[in-house]
Amino acid sequence: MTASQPHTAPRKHIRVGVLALQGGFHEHLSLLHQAAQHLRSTADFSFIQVRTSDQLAACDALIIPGGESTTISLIAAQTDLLQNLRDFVKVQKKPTWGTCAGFILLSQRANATKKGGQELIGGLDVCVHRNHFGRQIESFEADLDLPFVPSPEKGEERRPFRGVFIRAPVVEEVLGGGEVEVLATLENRVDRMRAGQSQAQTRGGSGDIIAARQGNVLGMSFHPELTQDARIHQWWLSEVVARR
Ligand SMILES: NC(=O)CC[C@H](N)C(=O)O
Repeated sequence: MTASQPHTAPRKHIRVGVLALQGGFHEHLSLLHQAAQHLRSTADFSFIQVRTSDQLAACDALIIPGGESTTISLIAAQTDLLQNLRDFVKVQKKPTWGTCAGFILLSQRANATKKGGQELIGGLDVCVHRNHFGRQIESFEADLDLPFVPSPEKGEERRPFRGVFIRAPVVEEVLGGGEVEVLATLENRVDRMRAGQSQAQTRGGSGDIIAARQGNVLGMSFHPELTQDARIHQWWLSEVVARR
């Protein structure tokens, strides 16, 4: 290159996989496409469903959706996929985000598992309670004020994020040497904050950890994929771009 030629950094191509063994993978893919529209100036993205180790190996980052963590790990353990997922997260340290069941799978330990325990991927030094709020009937939605949701465009009001909690886990214990970053607790509930309600009146203790991160690994108790709101996907994708 001569001095007169302008130097432009090569454009980044980022392939993001969504683990598609069970659960809300279609919903995640649709929000990823929506989020990528806002990030067109930063990188080119492609999104794929991941069912095999070869597909996983082609990814720069991965989402593990909500669904049923026991089923997802049982299917992954039928092949070398489970081992390769552990390698992807903990050895290659590629960005991986788990929602609900995905959060459970990314935890180092889980309580209240089915009889005989359950295989996990790990990566987040936390112990989660698998069904903290109780059964399906005790599922709930709450408006959350999440610090990582991108700030609104100029002139727009900051909107809360609708948290959908379905048989949701929470972090019961943070393990290890302090590398886990707590990103949100139920303190971040807008309705409770507005109404000044006591814990007894709203579900869950306000200290319950519902979002945590450790380096490349991110977990959330609720389901952003079950909303039409792509703001968290947009934030996570921009973090993935920044890490490459
Ligand atoms: N909605 C969900 O992803 C529920 C997760 C469920 N508690 C499990 O163990 O997998």
